[in-house]
Amino acid sequence: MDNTISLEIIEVVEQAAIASSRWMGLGKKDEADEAAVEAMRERMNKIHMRGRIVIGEGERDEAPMLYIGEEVGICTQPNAAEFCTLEELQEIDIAVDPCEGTNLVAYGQNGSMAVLAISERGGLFQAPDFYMDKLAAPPAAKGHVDIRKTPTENLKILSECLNRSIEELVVVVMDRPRHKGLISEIRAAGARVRLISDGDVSAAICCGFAGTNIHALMGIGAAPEGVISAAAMRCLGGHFQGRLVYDPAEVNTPESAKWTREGNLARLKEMGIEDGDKVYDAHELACGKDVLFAGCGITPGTLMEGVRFFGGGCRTQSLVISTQSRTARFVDTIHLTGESPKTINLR
Ligand SMILES: O=C(COP(=O)(O)O)[C@@H](O)[C@H](O)[C@H](O)[C@H](O)COP(=O)(O)O
Ligand SMILES: [Mn+2]
Ligand SMILES: [Mn+2]
Repeated sequence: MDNTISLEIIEVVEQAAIASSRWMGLGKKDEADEAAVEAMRERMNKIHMRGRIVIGEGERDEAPMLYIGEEVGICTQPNAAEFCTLEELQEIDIAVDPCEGTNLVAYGQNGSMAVLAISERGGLFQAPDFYMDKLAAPPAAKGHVDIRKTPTENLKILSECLNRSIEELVVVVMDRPRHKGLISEIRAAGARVRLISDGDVSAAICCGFAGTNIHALMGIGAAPEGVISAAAMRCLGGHFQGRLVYDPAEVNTPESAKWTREGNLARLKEMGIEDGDKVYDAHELACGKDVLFAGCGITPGTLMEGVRFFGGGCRTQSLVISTQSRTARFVDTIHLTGESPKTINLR
């Protein structure tokens, strides 16, 4: 995978974030999502690459979403060999969530981002549209905490690995009825809980950086977001584990009511997953030799600022992390969109 692609990929998430942020606070989540999707597609299709969406926003008939199997990039054209280099002709897999936290954007709340992960072909787990039980933790706890252990056990291990008391730990959990027991157990163990309404990708990645005051993510979110989080945590050397949730009773949401346990197990079998209880780590969910994660804040978050408009342009903050460059690069960009802005404010 060409290292220089990361520069263009930053623009992909920047454009998605800018487009989506225009809908910030307007109460229209579908519009916020669609704007991000269209901007992401448009910018990706200008890159000299041969990409294929492996985690997207749905199936082909659900246009205008970036659908699973959609080919993106200039080098997907039939005569690409005439104008693309051998390197650019290598197939790459792309997992996208153009608007991660659509509700957050619609209601003007913190923590939404435009995100994607890329790797060489086959380098990203093609997660089904399932729920996933997740455990993310800082690099110091990698391989010590384990999703198969109880939250209480993991908090003890975390406190030892991070050399702080359990009371000094903050665990992010999605605020959902399914997490009632989990939240009680974390609190009973002495740790503090930060409840979020949406956006568990951001919470997972925050565990990869000291100074965010987030020490673990626990609980059930969506599987596609799990793969994107795993890609980032693989690059950062943090801990990430995920287990697909096939039993609707575990989540008990209107969405899961459409499924049955047996039907889900059959779906997994069709995909070649025999063991529905398998625990995947970051290296399995993002197994490629080269893995890259990029995200751009739509609304302000712990890791990144949101999009800030000024007369004649806007300013974005992005994060790009890759196994190849061994960098976590925060990119601060001023986009000049108008004719001649009167002020370009650095503060
Ligand atoms: O909050 C989320 C929503 O993502 P999006 O639809 O792209 O705006 C994700 O971070 C969650 O991982 C996940 O999608 C969620 O937990 C599943 O939804 P729910 O049934 O409400 O928990
Ligand atoms: Mn999402
Ligand atoms: Mn989304």
